[in-house]
Amino acid sequence: MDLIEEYICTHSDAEPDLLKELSRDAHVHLLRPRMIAGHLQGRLLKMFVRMICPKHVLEIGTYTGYSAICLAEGLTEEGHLDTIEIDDEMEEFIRKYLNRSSQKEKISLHIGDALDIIPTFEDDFFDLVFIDADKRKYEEYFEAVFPKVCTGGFIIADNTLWNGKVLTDAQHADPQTKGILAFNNRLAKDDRVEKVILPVRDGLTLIRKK
Ligand SMILES: C[S@@+](CC[C@H](N)C(=O)[O-])C[C@H]1O[C@@H](n2cnc3c(N)ncnc32)[C@H](O)[C@@H]1O
Repeated sequence: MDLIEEYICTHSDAEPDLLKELSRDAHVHLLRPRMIAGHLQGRLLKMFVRMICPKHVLEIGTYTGYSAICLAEGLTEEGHLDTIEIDDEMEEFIRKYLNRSSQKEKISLHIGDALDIIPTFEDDFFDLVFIDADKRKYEEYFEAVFPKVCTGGFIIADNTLWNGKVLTDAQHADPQTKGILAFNNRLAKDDRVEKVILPVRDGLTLIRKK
């Protein structure tokens, strides 16, 4: 962690103990623990939920459940989060922490491909969607989820600066960078939505459906 991030974290809400434990467990036992949202982004996701007051939130890409717990922390008693993870080998890890979380009643975990599961939700259902799955498929997730988001609802897309690789010439980019570039370029021209990229961590795009 660099010094400014350390300063931000020590002057923001603390990371809850369960999430610290989850993160340590992931760093010891999982292959890609860097995918976890972490302290700063986790607190930010909770704050976005507090600000938007959504009833129905969808997360695409659960991984360990870290960000799901953060999103659910911001919900009111009526609020609910559906989170989708394609990797069934993560289910045991996710449930271990969801079951210990005070948020567990507010979270439904779906194991499967988000592109199969999203069409099963009603149109105009979600007030907030967090996209954080396969970078090659961001355009597909966005188009699949768009009719499921109510007018005035929000979509937050993670990793949209992709470690600075968005500045790479598209011809020489790897498939994940190409996916992010295509998503960012398409979104920039999409007048169905308002959008702004925040340079937080790996880039977070905030999108509002007009
Ligand atoms: C970056 S991680 C998610 C991190 C998590 N949101 C957090 O911040 O703690 C991306 C996850 O998306 C999952 N994933 C990839 N493609 C998917 C798909 N089509 N549907 C659902 N999940 C998918 C991966 O298996 C991986 O666990």
